[in-house]
Amino acid sequence: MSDLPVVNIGICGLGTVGQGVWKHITRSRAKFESRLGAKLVLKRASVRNLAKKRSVRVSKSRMSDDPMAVATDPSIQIVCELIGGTTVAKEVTLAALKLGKTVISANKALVCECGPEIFAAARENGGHYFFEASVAGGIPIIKALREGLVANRFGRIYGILNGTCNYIITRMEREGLSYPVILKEAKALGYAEADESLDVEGWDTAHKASILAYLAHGTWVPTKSMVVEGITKLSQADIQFAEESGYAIKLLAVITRDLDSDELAVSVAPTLLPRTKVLANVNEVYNGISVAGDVVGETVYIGRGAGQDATASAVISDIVDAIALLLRGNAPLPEPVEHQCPLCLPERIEGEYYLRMDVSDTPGVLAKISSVTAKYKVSIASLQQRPADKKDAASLILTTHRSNEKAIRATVKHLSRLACVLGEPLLLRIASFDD
Ligand SMILES: NC(=O)C1=CN([C@@H]2O[C@H](COP(=O)(O)OP(=O)(O)OC[C@H]3O[C@@H](n4cnc5c(N)ncnc54)[C@H](OP(=O)(O)O)[C@@H]3O)[C@@H](O)[C@H]2O)C=CC1
Ligand SMILES: N[C@@H](CCO)C(=O)O
Repeated sequence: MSDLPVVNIGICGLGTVGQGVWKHITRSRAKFESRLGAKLVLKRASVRNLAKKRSVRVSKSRMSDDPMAVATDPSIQIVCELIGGTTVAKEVTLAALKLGKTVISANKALVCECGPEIFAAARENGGHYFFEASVAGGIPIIKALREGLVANRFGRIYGILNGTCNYIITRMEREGLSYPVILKEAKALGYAEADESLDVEGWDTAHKASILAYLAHGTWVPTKSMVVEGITKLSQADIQFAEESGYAIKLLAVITRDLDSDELAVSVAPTLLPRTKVLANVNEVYNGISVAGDVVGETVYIGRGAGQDATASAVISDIVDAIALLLRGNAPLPEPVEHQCPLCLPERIEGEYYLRMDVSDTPGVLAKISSVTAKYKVSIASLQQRPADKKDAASLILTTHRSNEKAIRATVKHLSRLACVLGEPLLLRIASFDD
């Protein structure tokens, strides 16, 4: 064994994910070494606070509070960027890539915002950039799109891509708790981002959707060209309606490409999904992705979307691929073919909608509301009135026939200005995915 080539790995960021990677490589080193024919050395790790207690044992001599020193250490061939964010993480990534190293990342915000620059730095300097853990935690969806499904064009990809939000919604459904209470737990379990608003406001899902859209279609879709909404306004009233009506509420990313016109649309929003769909039954921290290919048909992927071990599994799979490549001379890998699909403006995205609002419980209110929906040509499919928490008020739930974002947003804006509407109406999407 001592004659094996040595591959030195540096871990920048020894938090939730970094410690998972350290733990599992340490535990299963012999398996990886015999599979790869190389000796894996966890050479150095960096953190922000050297005094913080860690769940893995790392000797002092291997620890640093300078991620750049780890990333540029000449003895290290593979750098794992597990810091997060788009500042220090970007500097460290580019510095390592410019030295021809391979960088492995779980950082979806960075890939989404700086992907082209980072990929170019890898290409131009003979290294590689791997990011399997950046989308859907432990599910190997990037490999599936890049390799297993390469024969296909993708009309629709939709998925639950944020473990924190799915965990929160599931617990709201099962235990009737409110979202801030459950968010605390999700943080303690290591699911949430350092800035948790990225999770609950939908931005983390949008970053992941952008990466999937690029891998599937070769087009970078910036988050400003998407509809992005989070889960912070969901209440028990919405969950109850969904349950009674045969739906589950999921924060869904939907990536649609019209295979005739080529137009690409991406949205992220809490959505009523029929219980008959597999993804409606994907709960807790699990993620699920449905990929419809024109050759294969629909394929569905389910697995833990966040947390130390699931994410470490994806990072280690990249490390193993990177070592196998290194040992074979680090040849370049095929990249997605760049293709600029025209982007569908967010306001043109079509669908059916759910609107919930509290109104004063007085005569003529329904007429006022229906005059607004009529003005914007939004056709009501169903209407329910339920008791509201407030005195002399009722809670109205409307569902609509097919409309579009522009019309429904104008409707919501107008409704919220009516004196009889108490507070901002809540808007959800309704998906059938039967077409
Ligand atoms: N947690 C999860 O389930 C998943 C996370 N990811 C992604 O993985 C990455 C890491 O996430 P996670 O492990 O949860 O994050 P943590 O906050 O747990 O860990 C971040 C690590 O980076 C260090 N660090 C943070 N800022 C700096 C800085 N400015 N300079 C030097 N070191 C710094 C921290 O040091 P210290 O420990 O001293 O504070 C810590 O060791 C992120 O990109 C995240 O989006 C992806 C999939 C799942
Ligand atoms: N905060 C993210 C981590 C995994 O990317 C989530 O909850 O899905």
